[in-house]
Formats: sequence, structure tokens, C-alpha cells
Amino acid sequence: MPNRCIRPGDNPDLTKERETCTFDTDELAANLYGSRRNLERRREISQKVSADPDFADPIPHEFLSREKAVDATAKKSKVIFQKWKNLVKPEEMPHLVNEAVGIQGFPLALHHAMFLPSLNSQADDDLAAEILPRAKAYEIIGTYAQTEMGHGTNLRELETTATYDKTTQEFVINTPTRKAMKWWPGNLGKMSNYAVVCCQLIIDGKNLGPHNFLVQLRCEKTHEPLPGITVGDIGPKIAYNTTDNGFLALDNVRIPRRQMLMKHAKVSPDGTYTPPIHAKLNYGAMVHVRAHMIYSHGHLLARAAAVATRYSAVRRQGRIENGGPEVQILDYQTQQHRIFPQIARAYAILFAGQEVRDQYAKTLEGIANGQADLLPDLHALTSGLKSVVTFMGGLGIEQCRMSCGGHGYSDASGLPKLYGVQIGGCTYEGENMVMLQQTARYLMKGVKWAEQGKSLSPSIAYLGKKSGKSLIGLKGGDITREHEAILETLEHTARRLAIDASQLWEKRIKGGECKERAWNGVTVEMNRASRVYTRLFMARSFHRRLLSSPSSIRSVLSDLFSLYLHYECVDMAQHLLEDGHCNGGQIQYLKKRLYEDLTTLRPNAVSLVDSFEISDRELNSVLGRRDGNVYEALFQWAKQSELNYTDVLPAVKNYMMPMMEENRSKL
Ligand SMILES: CCCCCCCCCC/C=C\CCC/C=C/C(=O)SCCNC(=O)CCNC(=O)[C@H](O)C(C)(C)COP(=O)(O)OP(=O)(O)OC[C@H]1O[C@@H](n2cnc3c(N)ncnc32)[C@H](O)[C@@H]1OP(=O)(O)O
Ligand SMILES: Cc1cc2nc3c(=O)[nH]c(=O)nc-3n(C[C@H](O)[C@H](O)[C@H](O)COP(=O)(O)OP(=O)(O)OC[C@H]3O[C@@H](n4cnc5c(N)ncnc54)[C@H](O)[C@@H]3O)c2cc1C
Repeated sequence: MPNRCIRPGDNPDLTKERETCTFDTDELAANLYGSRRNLERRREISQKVSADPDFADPIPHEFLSREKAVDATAKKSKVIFQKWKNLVKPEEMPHLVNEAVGIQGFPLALHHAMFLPSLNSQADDDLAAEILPRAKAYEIIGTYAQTEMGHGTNLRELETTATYDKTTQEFVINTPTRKAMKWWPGNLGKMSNYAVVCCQLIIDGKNLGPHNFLVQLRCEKTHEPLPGITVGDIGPKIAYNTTDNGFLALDNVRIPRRQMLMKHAKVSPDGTYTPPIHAKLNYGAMVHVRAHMIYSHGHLLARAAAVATRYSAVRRQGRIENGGPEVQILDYQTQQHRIFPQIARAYAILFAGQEVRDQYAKTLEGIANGQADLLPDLHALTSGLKSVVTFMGGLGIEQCRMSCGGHGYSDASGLPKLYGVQIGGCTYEGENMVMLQQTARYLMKGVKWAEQGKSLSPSIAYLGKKSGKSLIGLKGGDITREHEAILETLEHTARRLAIDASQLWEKRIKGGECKERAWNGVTVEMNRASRVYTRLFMARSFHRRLLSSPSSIRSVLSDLFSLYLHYECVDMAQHLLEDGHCNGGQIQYLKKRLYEDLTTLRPNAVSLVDSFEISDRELNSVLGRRDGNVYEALFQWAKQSELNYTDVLPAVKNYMMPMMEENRSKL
């Protein structure tokens, strides 16, 4: 079957891998990206970016100082948002940005990820009409400033205030303490001249909770901070170092009343407050990012899996049989066990990410028509997915890094940077442990609704079903039936964990604890229930994708799905065994099936990552390059290190040579 990545001059091991492919890599890629046309556009954009001299990198970013890297990123961003702006559709922008500037952030990241979405969904018509055209035309750059030095998670305790002054019809925005400084917002430090700032709304001395306000931070002509504004960069981080995450203090800065984002909650000129149709509509920008980050995190894991798989096909080290040739490290079972589940999980996350984006769009439509009834389900799902996917992705990328041995530790592999970027997601948009509790709150309601026989939304319909005995390993050789048996077992486990957590909580309450303290005593179990609910959703979403896939890729997707299910079940074996739903024999069966899956997938491993359709430029990895010619490329990469600009470094001349000389003269 055709693997379209084969080219003359490629590493012969990689070519051989591609020749064993049993499916059409373009078919799978087209399915992943939605259509043939989308796939072609993706390629077109990759090719055009590579050919555009404005995007050329004289030396890789890895060798630049932070300031120079920020500079290079800003320069390319200007090209994207001027020259390229009308050449791509909005949905193609993330790919263009990844290709052209990479993954460590760029001056307009938060403008797109949160500033525009906040204004779109929360500004009233007047403010939107004034500011949105300017923001969309990049006349101004904005960000989303919510987190403070002292509070990020607990929004109710943010300290920045917006106090309404009826006499002037203005809000007075103030940072009352050092720890009330906004701290962390991306692109706040140096790039943005506006921000949506989250403040406690105070009217007549009454605190009405966190609300969003549009605040100008810098002069539009000089870009100097406006009076009353202290703003800057918070310094280097694990990753995202081309992003100017910033700090901000506001000293009684006055803004007109209409700069409150008043589509949902409103303050009239006389100070009358009208609440929104749903209390948490002010939190909409966070739901927006959570709904979109699932897919982009799937892509980060896909890149790591592509690097590790291709490199493992060209790296030869050690022998499996005495006297045999040195083998490709991809032939080691441990290597396959490290990497193949990451390929499967990357596909699973990408599929789930696409579903949740659609669900988000439907929820927004409802809100626009005055109905927020889909929001609780979406909030629970995005909170769970955000947490599970970022954690899974981080572990997966780290597995991929270690699977590349020493070279995985080098920036040349691209993996350290991927890891740094990925794990940021465990923290931003709500720390994972906290967001899993949001999911658990919804599950606890679901458990009650199920007991009362109420109707349940599709994502928690399993809470209302009855469990039979687990049929894992008992349904014969039919793979379709095996998939169903495993999904039913996962449903049982997700239901059982939610009910157990609910009972533990109730027991503590009956024992005399208040609801909240009792909750804190069962949060580990609550979060477990949330994770399994989320992992069930991911498995179901993968299954839906398999069932709707064309016959040309059904077989390889089915193999991948089998591996996915077997791996997830073995990983969650404790939960499957805990209540006796599965027995030890069934876990052994799942392990046996998993090892068989590794062998089944082996001939298609390289082709499965080729179907992620990530260009060399986007992958930015010497180890993961499509042609597999890694050794020469590694040497060429290292030669660019600034330490190699001279043969004898000043550091050696000034300190090491004199030290050696002094020591020699003592002899
Ligand atoms: C050109 C295009 C290119 C585009 C490219 C873009 C590239 C972008 C790359 C960007 C990369 C990185 C960007 C990183 C950006 C990061 C940004 C941030 O981190 S912003 C700050 C995020 N902060 C948080 O997430 C804070 C977390 N905390 C909270 O959300 C809340 O405090 C919470 C939810 C934990 C608690 O809130 P609160 O105390 O107010 O509520 P309760 O817990 O009491 O809940 C009451 C009730 O409300 C429900 N609820 C809560 N939140 C929501 C919500 N958002 N929506 C709906 N419902 C919500 C909750 O479940 C309860 O329900 P109940 O029925 O009563 O149980
Ligand atoms: C890369 C990056 C980009 C960011 N970008 C932005 C941005 O653009 N705009 C913005 O406003 N913010 C941004 N942030 C900030 C980010 O949203 C917060 O850091 C995040 O929400 C976590 O809040 P925190 O820092 O207060 O953590 P904390 O809440 O202090 O967490 C510390 C520990 O306490 C635990 N904890 C806290 N509360 C609870 C609880 N109720 N139950 C159990 N455990 C709890 C957490 O689980 C964690 O283990 C960014 C952060 C990062 C890392």
C-alpha cells in the first residue's frame, strides 16, 4: 500500500518501514484533518512557509538569546498578520503559526486565544462594534489578564477591584496589594497595549464577584505604559520563552462604564446591576481555551511520537539474537511498549479534541440564543479533558524523549522543548487537580439524577445504566465484540468510581462533617472518578471515529484502537480489579492482547506517524526528520552552537588556561 513519504536518498531503514505499510497514509491523514482538501491545504501552507524568505531562520532558535528569539518571533508574526493574513482561512492559522514561528508562543498568541474570544463572547454590541474591528485588524494587541501573584485558581478571591463611580460613570481599576498584581498573562509584559482585566466588581460597597473589563495599558503611539500602569515581563520559564508572560499593577486607573464587558452581566449608568443568564458566563474565555487546547495538545504528543518512532527505525543498537545483525531499536518490545501507546493516545486525543470543539460551537450557538443549558456538560467535559490530556501528553512526551536515549536529551531532538510547552497545560487554564474537581461536581449531580431516574446528557448517560458481568476475554475472537466488551467494562468502572466517591462523600457528611470539609476528604477518589469518566469519553470518541471511517483505513485504525483500549485497561487495572468486576485472568488476557498489538502494529508504526503529516520544519527535530538522515544532520546542528564560533573560548582563555598554567608552574 502507498506510503507517500518515500523519496530517493532517504535512510534505507526508513524506506523499508514505509514499504511495509498496509494502508494509504494519505487516506488516514485526510481523515484526521477532515478531508483531502484540508490535507492538501496543510501541505500547501507548509511548502509556502518553507519557501518564504521572510520566515527563514539564519540559525535555529535554540541557539538564540531570549531577546533575539523574541525579536525573530515578532518579525515573523508581522509577516503572518500582514502579508499572509488574507492567504489563509482562520481555521488554518494555527498550522501557519506552528510552521512559521514554532510552539513557544508569539506576540499575538493571547490576542487570538483569549482577547478576541472574550470580546466576541462577552462585550456588548456597542463595545464590540468599537473595539473588535480594531482588534481584528491588528491596530491594537490585547491579552487576558486574570491570574494574580497571590491567586490564580480561586477566582473568587482575586484582589484587583473595579469600583463603580456613579458620579463620573467610570470604573476605578486598582491593585490594592503586591500579591494582587496580575502575574503570568501571556503577551502582557511587552507586546500588548490593551487587556481584558478580570476584577472584583464593586458597586456601592458591595462585591459582585469577578467580571471582565477592557483596559488600555500603553499609549497607542509610543507604546509607553499609560499613567497609573506598571507592566513588564516575569522572566524566563521552563518553556514558552518567546512569550512575554507579564506582570501588571493598576493604580486607580479610570475607564468609562461601557468598557465593562456587558453582554451578559450589566451595570447601568445609575449603578443598577443585572446578572447574567448563567453565573459563570464571565468565565467563557477559559472554556474557549480549554475546548481548543485538547486538539493542540494531541498534536504536541503526535510530534513526540513521530520523532521517537522515526528515530527508533533508523537507530541500530544491540542484537536480539546472538550473531545476528544490530537491530533497529524499534524492534525491542520495551521500545514498542514505550512508543506505540503514545501514537495511539495522540490519535485518541486528536479525535476527542475535534469532538469537543464541535460541542463547544453548539454550546456557543445556544448561548447566543439565550440558552446556557449545554454549558454545564461542556464545562465538566473540558475540565476533565484538559486535565487528563495534558498529564497524559506530558508523560507520553517524556517516554518518547527517554526512548531516544542520549540524543533525546539534546535540544536537537526537539523533545525537551515539546515537553516544556506541553506541561504548561497542566497548570494554565486551571490547575489539573482543581479542574478534575469541577468535573467531579458534575458527576456527583449525575449520580443523583440517575438515582432519581432523570434524563442524563450523552456524556454521563452511562451513570444511568446497569452493569452486567465483564465479558473481557470471554467474547471469542471477534474484534468488534471485544471492543464493545472493553467499552462496557470501562463504563462500569467509571460508574462504579463515581458512585463510590459519592457514597464516601455522603458517609463523611452523615458522620458530621460539613459538605465542603467532607469533599476535601474524598477529592483523591473524586478526581479518580473524573479521570475515568474522561478516559471513557476518549475511548468512546475513538470508537465513533473508527465506526465512521472509510474501509480503506478501518483495519489499521481498528488495530490502533485495540492497542489503545488494551493499554488503557492495563494502565487502569487497579480500578478494574478493585470491585471484582474483572479478575486477574482477565488482566492477564488484556496484557497478552497488548503484546500482540505491539507486534501487529510494528510494520505500520512509521506510516502511522507519517499520517500525522507534520513537516520537517514544524517538527523541528534532527532525530525526527522525514528522510531519517540523522547523524550528518546532528553534526551540522551542533556546529551552529555559539560555543563553536571560536576554537578557544574567552572563558577558557581567561580562567581555565591560567588555572592550568598556575597549577603546572607549582609542580
Ligand atoms: C491566529 C490564530 C492562532 C491561534 C493560535 C493560538 C495559539 C494559542 C497558544 C496559546 C498557548 C497557551 C495559552 C495559555 C493561556 C493561558 C491562560 C490562562 O491560564 S487564563 C487563567 C486561567 N485560570 C483558571 O483557569 C482559573 C481556574 N479557576 C476557575 O476556573 C474557577 O475558580 C473555578 C471553576 C475552579 C471555581 O470557580 P467558582 O468558585 O466561581 O465556582 P464554583 O466552584 O463554586 O462553581 C459554581 C458552579 O459554577 C460551575 N462553573 C464553574 N466554572 C464554570 C465555567 N467556566 N462554566 C460553566 N460552569 C462553571 C461549577 O461547575 C459549579 O456548578 P454547580 O452546578 O454549582 O456544581
Ligand atoms: C505557561 C502559563 C501561561 C499562563 N497564561 C496565563 C494567561 O494568559 N492569563 C492568566 O490570567 N493566567 C495565565 N497563567 C496562570 C495560570 O492560569 C495559573 O497559574 C493557573 O490557573 C494555576 O493557578 P495558581 O498559579 O494560582 O496555582 P495554585 O492554585 O496556587 O496551585 C498550587 C497547588 O495548590 C493546589 N490547589 C489549589 N487550590 C486547590 C483546591 N481548591 N483543591 C485542591 N488543590 C488545590 C493545586 O492543585 C496545586 O497543586 C499562565 C500560567 C502558565 C504556567
